Amino acid sequence: APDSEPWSCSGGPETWAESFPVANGPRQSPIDIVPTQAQHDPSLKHLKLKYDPATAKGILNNGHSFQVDFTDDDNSSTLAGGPVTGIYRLRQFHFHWGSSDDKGSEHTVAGTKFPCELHLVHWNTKYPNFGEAASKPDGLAVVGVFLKIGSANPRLQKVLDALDDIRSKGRQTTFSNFDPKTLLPAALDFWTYEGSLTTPPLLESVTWIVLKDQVSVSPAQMAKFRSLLFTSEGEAPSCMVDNFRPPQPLKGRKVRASFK
Ligand SMILES: CN(C)c1nnc([C@H](N)S(N)(=O)=O)s1
Ligand SMILES: [Zn+2]
Repeated sequence: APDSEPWSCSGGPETWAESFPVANGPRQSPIDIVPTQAQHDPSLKHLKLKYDPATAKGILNNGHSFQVDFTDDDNSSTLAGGPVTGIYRLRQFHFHWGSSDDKGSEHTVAGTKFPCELHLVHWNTKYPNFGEAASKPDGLAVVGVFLKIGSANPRLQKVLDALDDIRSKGRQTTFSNFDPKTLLPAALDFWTYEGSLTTPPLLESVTWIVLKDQVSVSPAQMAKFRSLLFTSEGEAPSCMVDNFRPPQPLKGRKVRASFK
């Protein structure tokens, strides 16, 4: 993304190291996933996702993406199994996308960029709350799903229809009775590695679980994502696009695959 992109007051990804030195740390995300270099790990368990639609709370334009927030005061919506130990609670999901269909995802697969990437953010219930968990090396688990251009995805429509009400930064509205499992592909095969948040504060507390299979999004649906604004009402409007961090150095990390 061009540095001029007003991702936030601190500018684009190239400027983040000034305020967040961890930007150059040993386990930064995203990364380029090279399938031929990922090691199949038969000890990896199946991903266990249990989401209660009643935990969906609201949808917010946070100025660098939009997020759907969930109530996380009990274990109604959780992730377990896969590469993690214990139970992680769903906190929110959000997306990253490009100004054109040839870019937008944060993770790439052997250099291939996808037009959009979904992130479902969970926190480890061995810690008292999200904020505490976010500062621990095993505190967070984020499931990443690639979207590829194809037929319109009906599962996305409820989310996209809500965007009209949150066009500008800071806008939010209620968003209830939604099961994020409907956004996932049929097969939950995944790659996993130890990484970080991809936006400041870039905390190195994320176990990444990136699904191999993609879900579809149509060009018209992508246009809906791109109709959001980085800017608040009353400011000169700037389209919310290219809100992805590029791949970061692997620095010796191993990427494991749950599948052969
Ligand atoms: C505080 N939370 C939930 C998050 N902070 N940064 C997030 C990034 N958008 S990502 N891509 O999930 O690391 S998510
Ligand atoms: Zn994200």
